[in-house]
Amino acid sequence: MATLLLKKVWESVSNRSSISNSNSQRRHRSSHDDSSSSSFSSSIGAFDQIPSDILMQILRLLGPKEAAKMSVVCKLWKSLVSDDRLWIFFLQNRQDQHDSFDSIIFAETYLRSGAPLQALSGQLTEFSMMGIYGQRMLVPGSVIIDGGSGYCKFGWSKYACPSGRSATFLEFGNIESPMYSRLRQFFATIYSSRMQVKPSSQPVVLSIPICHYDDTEAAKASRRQLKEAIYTTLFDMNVPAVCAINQAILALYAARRTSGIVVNIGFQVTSIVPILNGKVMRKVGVEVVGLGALKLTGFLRELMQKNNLNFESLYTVRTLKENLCYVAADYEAELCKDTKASFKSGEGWFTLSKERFQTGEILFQPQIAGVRAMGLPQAVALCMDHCHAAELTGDDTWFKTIVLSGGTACLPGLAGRLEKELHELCSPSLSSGITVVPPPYGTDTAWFGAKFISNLSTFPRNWCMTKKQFRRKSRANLIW
Ligand SMILES: Nc1ncnc2c1ncn2[C@@H]1O[C@H](COP(=O)(O)OP(=O)(O)OP(=O)(O)O)[C@@H](O)[C@H]1O
Repeated sequence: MATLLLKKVWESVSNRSSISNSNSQRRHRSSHDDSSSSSFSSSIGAFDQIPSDILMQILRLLGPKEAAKMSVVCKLWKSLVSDDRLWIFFLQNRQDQHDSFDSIIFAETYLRSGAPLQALSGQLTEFSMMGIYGQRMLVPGSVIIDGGSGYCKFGWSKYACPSGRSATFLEFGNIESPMYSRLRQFFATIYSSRMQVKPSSQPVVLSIPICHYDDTEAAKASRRQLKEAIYTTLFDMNVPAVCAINQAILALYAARRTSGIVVNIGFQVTSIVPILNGKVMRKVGVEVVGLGALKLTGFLRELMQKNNLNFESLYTVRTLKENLCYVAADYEAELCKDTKASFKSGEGWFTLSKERFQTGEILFQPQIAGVRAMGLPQAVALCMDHCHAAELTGDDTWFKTIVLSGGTACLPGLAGRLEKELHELCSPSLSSGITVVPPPYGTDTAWFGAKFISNLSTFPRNWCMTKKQFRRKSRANLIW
């Protein structure tokens, strides 16, 4: 049936092409033919009888390449082909890109302009979906590297997920050597050993760590130095274009937001980062809690030793943490329940009970693990207070979405418990509308934020810096 329809369409197209050819020849011969030319362009011959939704279905079956060709046949086909719904369908069904339609629409609506994000219109209506589809097809593949302080995730922008992960310290080499040579070794290893690609072949999108938290001149200088070192290293390796963005901003984009508070539970510390329109609000203040993934693993190890659960490797403890641990909705109530569960690691079967939720509880009650630090809800509430006091916008909605990121944030129950405690802690005016979003792409959340950017129709133009631009740019522009 489909073949028959396509055959008919093709005949109609050939007919129309020859008619419009002879028509245009006639027009060349005589300039008095306007009426006949307009009647040709608004008719599609035998297909005039077919309802437009069926014609649209035919175009869907033809696929994007052939459908685009149809637009040159006549005005009617052109208007059918330029219908946004057709290209939304093609965008939704692109096999090679793996980006969800919602993420494509978010990115094309809010991130097209590049950083700094332009005042948000929130509208895509001024762009044609056909144009966006065409531009996205032309975007070159890029390498994405999220060099976390514990684990590095790397891969291709056109792939569904990172192609690999490795322990960052292994790639960096001697900690004593200068920053430039450590970065050089890091990138060289990722390019040549891990991904086996030439640095000069494609742009790179890089997540840069949330570090040097303050808004002081010294912190700004350190951030500038790090960013300069990253760009210098990559351009020395002949990478054609570089886009380096803060890890927390990327996590926020992955959650399809441009404003909010990102809570990144990192390898060693947890950072609470307020972001407005894609920019870290350092003036408002980044809160840092001295608790991270390492501490949780260490605490579970202590609990297991105390409870005579014998293991050989710390890797086993980490595996148990990732597979059995969770955050209790109500800690005291959980202590009274039977919470036994078992998991088979490389060393055999292990059964944990209270350890399962006591491990994650240290994020809420750090003193359990002997850590003198604020609990996570208190630190987030403090950040919200600072955002409120700063009066950066007419209302408080921009910081009421809290996006979790980092592997530890994948602990089941964490988002719900944090949201519950924030509602209890904040004043009624602040607490209404607070939403805590679990890491949208688990451990790889920042990597996916980078993927959204690298598949944008305006990439690399609006997001990357070339070597030439880097040389010309003043140092002040490198602060992020
Ligand atoms: N489902 C899970 N539950 C609990 N912990 C997890 C889970 N998945 C991963 N992790 C932990 O997350 C940690 C790694 O997190 P992540 O990859 O975010 O670190 P990172 O990016 O190196 O940190 P940083 O943000 O400091 O750069 C590991 O300790 C791992 O055990």
